[in-house]
Amino acid sequence: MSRPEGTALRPRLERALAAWLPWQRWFGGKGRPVAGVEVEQLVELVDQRASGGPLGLLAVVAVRFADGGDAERYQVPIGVRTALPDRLAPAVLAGFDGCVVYDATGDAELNAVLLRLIGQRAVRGGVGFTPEPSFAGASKRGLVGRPIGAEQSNTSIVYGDRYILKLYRRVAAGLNPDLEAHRALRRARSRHIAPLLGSIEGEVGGEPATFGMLQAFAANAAEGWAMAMTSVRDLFADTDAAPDAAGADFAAEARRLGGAVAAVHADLARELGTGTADPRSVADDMLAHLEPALVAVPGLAPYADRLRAAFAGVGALRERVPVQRVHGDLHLGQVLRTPATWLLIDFEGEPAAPIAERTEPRSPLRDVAGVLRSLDYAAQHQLRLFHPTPELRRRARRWTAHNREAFTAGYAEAAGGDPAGRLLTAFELEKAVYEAVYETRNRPDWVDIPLRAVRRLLGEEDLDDR
Ligand SMILES: Nc1ncnc2c1ncn2[C@@H]1O[C@H](COP(=O)(O)OP(=O)(O)O)[C@@H](O)[C@H]1O
Ligand SMILES: O=P(O)(O)O[C@H]1O[C@H](CO)[C@@H](O[C@H]2O[C@H](CO)[C@@H](O)[C@H](O)[C@H]2O)[C@H](O)[C@H]1O
Repeated sequence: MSRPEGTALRPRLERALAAWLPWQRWFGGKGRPVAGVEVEQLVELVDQRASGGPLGLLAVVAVRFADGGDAERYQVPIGVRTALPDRLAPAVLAGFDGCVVYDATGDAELNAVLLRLIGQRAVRGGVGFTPEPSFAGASKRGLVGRPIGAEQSNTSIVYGDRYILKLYRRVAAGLNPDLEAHRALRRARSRHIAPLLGSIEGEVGGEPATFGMLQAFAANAAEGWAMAMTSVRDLFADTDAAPDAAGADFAAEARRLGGAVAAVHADLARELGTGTADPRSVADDMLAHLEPALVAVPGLAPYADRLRAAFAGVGALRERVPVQRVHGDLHLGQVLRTPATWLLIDFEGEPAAPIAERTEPRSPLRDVAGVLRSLDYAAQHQLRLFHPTPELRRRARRWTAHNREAFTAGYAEAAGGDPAGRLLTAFELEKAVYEAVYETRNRPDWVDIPLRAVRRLLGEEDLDDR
């Protein structure tokens, strides 16, 4: 079999990637015309072709954009085979020289190699695979690695019901905030993260960078989003029930979740430090994010002046704002309820923000606002799935208020201070503006949910709610 790698592979791979990348869910440059793709690294991980298996490579590719803005780097595990099993057909990137080249994250054989390399503390072409002590001796025999969920910012591979390996798709110089936060929370012996078991680290642009993180898989866990959605659904279906009497009342869980978020904040503060920020700089930050959002989302235009005023109002607060490392993109899809406790996952921050910005100390109220927004999302999304009658709209509002109260009470109980007031409302507004941009780019038919929230948070009556 001929070798398609090296000088022959790169230009063809680059052309194929330029066409393929923009269609991937995790591609952050959506809407920006791609000017070119350069394969910066092509590391050989394994060559099993002698036994009829695949060649496994790890590519780091730089994407340049026609708008002249910053290039972005992505990680793409690559497989090369002479004959491709049918199940891998959707991952094909290119075919030449009698070989098929494909995105390897769906290839169980190559996924098994990644786990093995971590267990072996291997180094391949400058990429280091490092186990934590608790993983090094564990048996990995017979574990098949399958990617989960297409709708993610990265690609996570689950091995049996034991491990989950998250491959960061967008890679940048510096320690990934997710790995950094997990290391800090492990030092703090937090009960609210999945145990950290290993990492994959290399270099981009001559600086250290994180490619992957291995954790224990919480097999018997329910996602907060699914639990909340079920609770609202039950309340809508049982027209006689009050929010706390419906089949799946979520309030007790919302309260425990509040406690878990406060405990994680306390641990992050202890491990990574605290400070205070001038309220004017908090306001400037909100205003700086607002302007590009107004350009990206035409539906925000009617609220532009009131949003500017609400954010500027934060600058007038008398007290300095306590800041620390936070989760950064907390919502109900980022929390898992195990039989024992709530776990927080994905400390990477907002996928669209530059890495340096994501690790900046922020007010923990941003995370509180993230969960509050998510409670609203659960009720509003469930409304879209039912026929939204005035009665259901009333029920949606009651469900949200009831669970907001429970979550904030749980947070206050553990943190020793009630999260409320103008700053929290401003963070909710900031999050809703972020969501309006996110939905416009990724799920345009959802954009109404954050736009309605902006209206409500600005004190305007929702026309449908009368
Ligand atoms: N330790 C874990 N145990 C069980 N499921 C997990 C674990 N970590 C993540 N997941 C699942 O994988 C999904 C993707 O994880 P996440 O870290 O949010 O990745 P992404 O950055 O791609 O959004 C989550 O929505 C969750 O359902
Ligand atoms: O989980 P990610 O880090 O990829 O976060 C992004 O995608 C989320 C959607 O999957 C998005 O969350 C928004 O929708 C959720 C329901 O699907 C809702 O629970 C959240 O409150 C809402 O913000 C998130 O904003 C985005 O960064």
